Amino acid sequence: MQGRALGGLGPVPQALRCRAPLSLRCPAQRPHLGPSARQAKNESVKFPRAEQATSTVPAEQEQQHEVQPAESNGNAPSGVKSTENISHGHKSDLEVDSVLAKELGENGFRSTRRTKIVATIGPATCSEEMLEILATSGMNVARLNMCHGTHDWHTAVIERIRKLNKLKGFSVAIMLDTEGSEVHTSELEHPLKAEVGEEFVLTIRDPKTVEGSAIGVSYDAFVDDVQVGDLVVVDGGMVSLEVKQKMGPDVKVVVVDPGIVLSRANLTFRRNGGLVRARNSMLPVLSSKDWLDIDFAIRQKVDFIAVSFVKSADVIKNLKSYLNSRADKVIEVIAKVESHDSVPNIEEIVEASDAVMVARGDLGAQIPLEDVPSVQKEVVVRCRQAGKPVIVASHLLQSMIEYPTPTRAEVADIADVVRQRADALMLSGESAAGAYPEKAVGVLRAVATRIEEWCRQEKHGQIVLPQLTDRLDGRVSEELCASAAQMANNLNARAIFVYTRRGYMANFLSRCRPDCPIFAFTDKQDVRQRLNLRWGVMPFRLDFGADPEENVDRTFALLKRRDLVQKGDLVVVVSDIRPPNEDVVRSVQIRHVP
Ligand SMILES: Nc1ncnc2c1ncn2[C@@H]1O[C@H](COP(=O)(O)OP(=O)(O)OP(=O)(O)O)[C@@H](O)[C@H]1O
Ligand SMILES: CC(=O)C(=O)O
Ligand SMILES: [K+]
Ligand SMILES: [Mg+2]
Repeated sequence: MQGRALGGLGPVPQALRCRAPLSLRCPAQRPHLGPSARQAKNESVKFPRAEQATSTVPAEQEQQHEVQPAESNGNAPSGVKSTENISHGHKSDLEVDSVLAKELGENGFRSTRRTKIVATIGPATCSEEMLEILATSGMNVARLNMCHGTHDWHTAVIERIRKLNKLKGFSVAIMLDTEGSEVHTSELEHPLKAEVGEEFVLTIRDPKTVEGSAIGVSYDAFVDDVQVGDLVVVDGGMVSLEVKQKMGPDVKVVVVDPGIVLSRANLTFRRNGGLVRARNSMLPVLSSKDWLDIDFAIRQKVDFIAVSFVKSADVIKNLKSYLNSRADKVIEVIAKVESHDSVPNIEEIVEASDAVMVARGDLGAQIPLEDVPSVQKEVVVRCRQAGKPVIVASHLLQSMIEYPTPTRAEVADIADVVRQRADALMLSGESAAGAYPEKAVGVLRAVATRIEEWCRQEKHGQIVLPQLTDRLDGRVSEELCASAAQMANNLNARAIFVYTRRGYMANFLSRCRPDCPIFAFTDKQDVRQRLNLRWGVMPFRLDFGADPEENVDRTFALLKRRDLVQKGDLVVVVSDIRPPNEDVVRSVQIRHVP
């Protein structure tokens, strides 16, 4: 790299991606973002005795509906023991996330946060200490971006998260995000300051062998794709360069919008105001490097793989069938909507995926910025209708990469996502490389909790949920969950309890976005981690006994001992656990905690 290095910024001056006019910031007033001290009112309705609606479905149907071949092979650890939970002296079979237990204790049931938090782990947060701080602040899912770091680096982070889960009682899930075949700059030793009028050479050769200020480009055909007069847009607009001259493997450019070029910065090409979609748009969604990373994800038994730059459903189907044949546990596939080509195919992408992420960073570089909010809204609504978790990502708290307090516009943006009732909010640079990762998670938590409360009061964010399937067993589950959620709302229940082995019923309940939290009891730690991405679901691990009634009574006793429920609390109980050698019995009951 022969470009002019920026002095004094250190190797990862991520903060410089933020283009907020630094001198205009007013750091003085911080909005009230502390946890709501308000305790939820215990307004449980008196309901004389357990009333029960049951439905019996033959076991084969149940299997057909919920079968997940990959899961049956194991990696269903009996669950890691959380010292927090067994330290009460009763080495119990119930495991509660210690963060959730704390949030429940502080805020009460009703005011517990429903919107989940995904945090990208990077240099600022990869230590054991910082990971614990993030988990304690409310991180539900840790994201590892394969654009950066080696497999050894990611392995070390995964081990630290597993250790935390095991020793401290968290259930932080792990998401691996593929690099994708994006065009990006080479690794730079130092960030480059690009001033207006300055000339650089973009090259597909080793930049060290090129005279002048040269930056490597990852994609060989880029020299064919661009024409003189095109704009090369760095990281969605952090810097813009105009193509002056093509010289074999090199392209001479001049800076038209100044800024900082970071290592492995994303590049897009524009001509006459539009995106250049030449050979670069033919790049495969999953490169050979991505497949190696996917094999790594399988070995590491991560919970989610997020696929970057998805264009259509094909790549998702292909990856899912690969995972089904290779992985010995369920790994859910998250489609990232960030490519120009994904926009017309959103319906089929949602249908094929287990979950979706609106990756606004790259999306905003590929489609006009003013179109991003409507695409976000469309993806969120479609996912909610389809019962698939949806994550809204990027720039939620971009200014907090540098500053300890968010802009008011950022708070309004988070509020908008929460009002749309997306499942999760995601931090990127703010947690990976920012100066205030813990504070950023705290802002997400505080804004989400407050806006959710407002949504419940004002009945915001309600949408019509279409029928998901024509199959009887699926319909039964859907109807049961919809009725349970409705009953819980009408009766002002304190919580919905759901007993679920594979998480399907918890997912159906989450889709209904009920007013009260959904306590999901599952006997598998990996199901518990996957449920941690779902809106409103508080996942617990519980060893199931043969008798469903006994399971409920035991849960009440165990939760009462932890002060998580109180005598008299009204709870709607949903169950679809199949006793050994019997048909599955699905039921909804209205219960008072004895
Ligand atoms: N593992 C890591 N090692 C070093 N830096 C990292 C790592 N992960 C993230 N970062 C830093 O955080 C910044 C922003 O985070 P992130 O990786 O989420 O980028 P992004 O552009 O939002 O994602 P994507 O590359 O998927 O579009 C990166 O540009 C990088 O500087
Ligand atoms: C998260 C991500 O990939 C993006 O916003 O581009
Ligand atoms: K990525
Ligand atoms: Mg991206």
